[in-house]
Amino acid sequence: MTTTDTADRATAVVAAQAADLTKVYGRGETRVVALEGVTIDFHEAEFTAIMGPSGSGKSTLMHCVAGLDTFSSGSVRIGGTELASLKDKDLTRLRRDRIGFVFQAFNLLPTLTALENITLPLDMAGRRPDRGWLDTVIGMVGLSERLGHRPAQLSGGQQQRVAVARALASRPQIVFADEPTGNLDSRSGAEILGFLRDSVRAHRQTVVMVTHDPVAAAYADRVVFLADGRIVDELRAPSAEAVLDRMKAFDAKGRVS
Ligand SMILES: Nc1ncnc2c1ncn2[C@@H]1O[C@H](COP(=O)(O)OP(=O)(O)OP(=O)(O)O)[C@@H](O)[C@H]1O
Repeated sequence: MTTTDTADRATAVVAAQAADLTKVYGRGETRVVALEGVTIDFHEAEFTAIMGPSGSGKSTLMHCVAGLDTFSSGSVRIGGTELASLKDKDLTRLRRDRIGFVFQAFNLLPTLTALENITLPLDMAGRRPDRGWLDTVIGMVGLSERLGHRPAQLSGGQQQRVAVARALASRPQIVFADEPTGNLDSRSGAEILGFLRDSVRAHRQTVVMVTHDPVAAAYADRVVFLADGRIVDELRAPSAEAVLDRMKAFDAKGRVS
């Protein structure tokens, strides 16, 4: 890490943050501490991958920070807004207006065309799309020729491109991607990861992605590792090999303890 890196991060705008975040499911015998005192900043124009073994709390962290799930204690902010202080209606509005989502299963509406799917969140918000930005996003994901197609008429990779365009269309403060390449072949997956990275590099989008795949994680600017509900490590400018090595080291530790 260089001094410039450190200085850049010190002045970077925080798009979202969790502080001392704890999430407990159930009670008594079924009590599970899914997150235990997680503190993390997601800086503007940074691409973060979250990794960790199954059950380590990746989805829970993402869902809590994205306002999709409640948390037990601590705080979560999107920009300057503390999520715990919001009523349900305001939380729904914040998610719709300030957060973009990309899911493993695409989650497109089958009866709508690609273009209608892309603009749906804006339509629901009663916002008129910024035509120039919409064209930029559609061009970026290479969908110009497919805008009138319905999801069933598109390949998996093309459907996920629609989902990426939908997530970016409102220029959200932050995009959360949950295993976005999990249902794709490696070539389509690489394209989707490339689009997410381009949105960060060229358009200062903030992206947080949960993944099991070291190759996918290597597209990110940093990888955060979770184990048993805690952040245990972080890697900057990761290579797939370095991520894999780190994961192997955790596995080895897990077997010993
Ligand atoms: N709704 C729930 N009720 C009870 N326990 C839950 C619930 N959701 C998750 N958990 C538990 O919380 C812990 C963290 O789960 P989480 O899904 O966040 O892990 P993960 O790292 O995303 O796992 P995976 O990689 O398998 O998706 C696990 O022990 C899980 O069993």
